[in-house]
Amino acid sequence: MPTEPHEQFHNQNQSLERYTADDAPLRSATTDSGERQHSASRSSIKPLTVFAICIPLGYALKWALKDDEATASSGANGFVKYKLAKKEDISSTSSIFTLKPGQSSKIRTDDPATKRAITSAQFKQPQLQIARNYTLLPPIEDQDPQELRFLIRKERNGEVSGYLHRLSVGSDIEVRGLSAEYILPEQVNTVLFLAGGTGIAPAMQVADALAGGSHVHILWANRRREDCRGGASDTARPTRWNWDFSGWWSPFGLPSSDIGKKDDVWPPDASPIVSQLDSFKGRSPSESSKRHKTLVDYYVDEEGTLIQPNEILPLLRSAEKAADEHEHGKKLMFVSGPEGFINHWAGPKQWVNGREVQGPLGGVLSTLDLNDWEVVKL
Ligand SMILES: Cc1cc2nc3c(=O)[nH]c(=O)nc-3n(C[C@H](O)[C@H](O)[C@H](O)COP(=O)(O)OP(=O)(O)OC[C@H]3O[C@@H](n4cnc5c(N)ncnc54)[C@H](O)[C@@H]3O)c2cc1C
Repeated sequence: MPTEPHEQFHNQNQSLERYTADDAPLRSATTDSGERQHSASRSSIKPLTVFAICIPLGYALKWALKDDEATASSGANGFVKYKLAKKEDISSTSSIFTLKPGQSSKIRTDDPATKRAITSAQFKQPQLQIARNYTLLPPIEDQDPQELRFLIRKERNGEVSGYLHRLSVGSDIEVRGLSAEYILPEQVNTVLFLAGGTGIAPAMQVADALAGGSHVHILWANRRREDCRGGASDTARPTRWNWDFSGWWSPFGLPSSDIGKKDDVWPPDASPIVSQLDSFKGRSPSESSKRHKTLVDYYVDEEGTLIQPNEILPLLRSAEKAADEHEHGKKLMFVSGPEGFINHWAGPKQWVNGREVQGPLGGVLSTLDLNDWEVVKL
């Protein structure tokens, strides 16, 4: 359930945390009146108690505050018109939205500053004058470089996601950005990414930036198989709970009795998200980093498979081994997804002076011996 008031913003400097009572990403959005420059809700980040992440995040903040430069071609309030070119249903609740610029000004995706950044754009709901962030999906092969793609879940009674899902192909959409949520350090040794639901979008950006050059292991948890159809795990088979699952608390924030029904059906073909994840695995590692691999494991609530706390330490140790022992660089663990998911694994983010910050490391990860791994909540 939401911990912050749900309301639209009409005055400046008002940051809201939003969430859902549903199975959707409980992720925060910073919104404004449409006049104020964007303030990236996840760009002002203080060091975790245990793991300092000041430097890359300092860059992220600095970069985010240069919003004008990053969106040099945007309109006066930063929003520019795009057209909904394609809407591809991934599941009963999520779709990939493909946007094309509707006028000469457009969002820059070729800015060198975004090369190693996890980026999102803000979408405006024009009747209510509210906006929400959505994470850019990395480009697929043959994608028109002017196009933007997003994986957007339709929240139950969600104002902006509901509005977007009601739009027909060809409709105008006002978009602003891009904003950096996090900038990857120059040297990354290995990454473990815990993603819940649409939290897979930042994981895909990380994999796109690092695949072939660093070891990347993604654990992707979904409530329903339809959201990750065709996805087969690369490492150990996830543990299956074999007792009555109803009433079990799910890290998505709701009792699992509320999740998908067993009779849900999904086509056997792989979802485009799964296909794109597979494509990262095909990236040939460089000569100097032959052992780097991209691995993805799938966990599905309705199948009774959950990421287990006791899996994490062995995974960290095997990720450390898989990466080149002689190579320097950071060991990064990302946690991205619904609020309940982030809280469960890494503890809640916090609000300080109207900005969302990392907050101390809590949750399951705070009980583990993480050595020199840095934890980043997205
Ligand atoms: C940096 C960032 C990146 C993000 N990337 C993505 C992404 O790639 N894909 C994606 O799908 N989402 C993403 N999100 C989440 C997204 O920004 C929106 O928050 C999400 O779509 C919900 O917005 P909404 O306007 O549809 O829902 P809202 O209208 O904000 O409602 C959210 C939920 O709260 C419930 N609710 C509303 N009012 C109340 C109330 N008074 N009491 C109780 N419940 C209430 C609604 O029923 C709904 O389920 C991201 C968020 C951030 C911060």
